[in-house]
Amino acid sequence: MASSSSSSQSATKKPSVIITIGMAGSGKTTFVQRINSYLQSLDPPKPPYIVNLDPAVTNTPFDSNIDIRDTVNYKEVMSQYNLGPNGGILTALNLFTTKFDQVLSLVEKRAETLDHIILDTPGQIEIFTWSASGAIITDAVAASLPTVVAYIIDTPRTTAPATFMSNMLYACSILYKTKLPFILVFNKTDVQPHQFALDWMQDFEAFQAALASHSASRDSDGEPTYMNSLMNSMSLVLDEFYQHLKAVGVSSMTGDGIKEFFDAVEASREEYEKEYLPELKRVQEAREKTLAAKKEESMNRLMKDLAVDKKRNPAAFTDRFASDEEEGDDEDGDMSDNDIIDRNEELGPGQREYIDLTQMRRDDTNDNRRWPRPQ
Ligand SMILES: Nc1nc2c(ncn2[C@@H]2O[C@H](COP(=O)(O)OP(=O)(O)OP(=O)(O)O)[C@@H](O)[C@H]2O)c(=O)[nH]1
Repeated sequence: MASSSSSSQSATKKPSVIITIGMAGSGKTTFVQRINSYLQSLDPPKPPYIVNLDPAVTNTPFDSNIDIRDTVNYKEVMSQYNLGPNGGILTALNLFTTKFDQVLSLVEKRAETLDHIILDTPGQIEIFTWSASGAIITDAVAASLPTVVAYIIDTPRTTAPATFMSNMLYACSILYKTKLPFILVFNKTDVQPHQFALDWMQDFEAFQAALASHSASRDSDGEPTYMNSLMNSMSLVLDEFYQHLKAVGVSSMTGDGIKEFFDAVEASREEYEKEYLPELKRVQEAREKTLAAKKEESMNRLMKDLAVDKKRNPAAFTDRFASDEEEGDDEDGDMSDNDIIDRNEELGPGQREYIDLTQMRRDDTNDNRRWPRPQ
């Protein structure tokens, strides 16, 4: 009992990471600003650490601690790589991801003084959710800190059953991709209360009734349309998915529901520790075992090849070892420990290229960075 409470105490020291994801215009940026001001207004204030991952955003109503725009200029990427806006944003995110270890170490340095870290993702949702860099960033933060996905939904634009279903299917795909605790955030409740969505999620018959009352639900013969039947079946499938979700209604405009959102974050943190972390450890251990087995297999194959080589051409083989010994290598012919170097360790901490905005403001004139060009 005592050990479990002490372990949960040490776990609570770690800040929670909130990854905000949502369709363009759903209100992600306004939501981040709202949760930021809520945390700042607490007594004592608990300012979050904000990481902006949207290279194309022009203005953010909050000060980010780390901003992708300080590291990479997506317009420059567009012209250098001859890309359109979406390609430019995606490539900018890919380039930034190559330095994400530095972001993590900056975050980890501050971790003990923080309660929340917020990641604001690009406006085009698929750039984050369906890219390798989005997965790398998500996995990297989730491996070291309790992480939750906040999926922002534009409630007034989700009142039609078909739109609601599409949005839920998208949320479902992200949940199964990230496997992280997931909060559905029904935003803009000042315009449209989210009760209808909760009703549909709790009772699929209510959703099917809404679907049936929708004008385009029957064809000219009075039969349910193909889409209607499909959505009816999907609502049964999604019923299982809803069990794994928390849903809150908020208004990023008025601040309504923000406290409930943080209650859901707290509950998700427990879920992360109980369910996600053990699974993550299991996957990591399995991966390490596979790697070790592969390494051993390669080593065995190499030793076999060497043995065959020695048999075929003993003179060359002996000479090679003899000259190695003359040069003073290990008696058994092993490579010296210093043959392979870790370049990162060669860099002193002060030589790191990354700029932490908490210590330094953005400098637009700094264009010394050189990104690799395609061949
Ligand atoms: N009424 C109301 N409007 C909101 C709310 N949240 C956001 N908005 C408005 O919705 C619009 C889009 O908000 P943003 O925060 O820019 O949305 P976003 O998802 O970051 O947009 P992208 O950067 O394009 O992805 C803006 O006009 C906001 O003022 C809300 O809770 N209530």
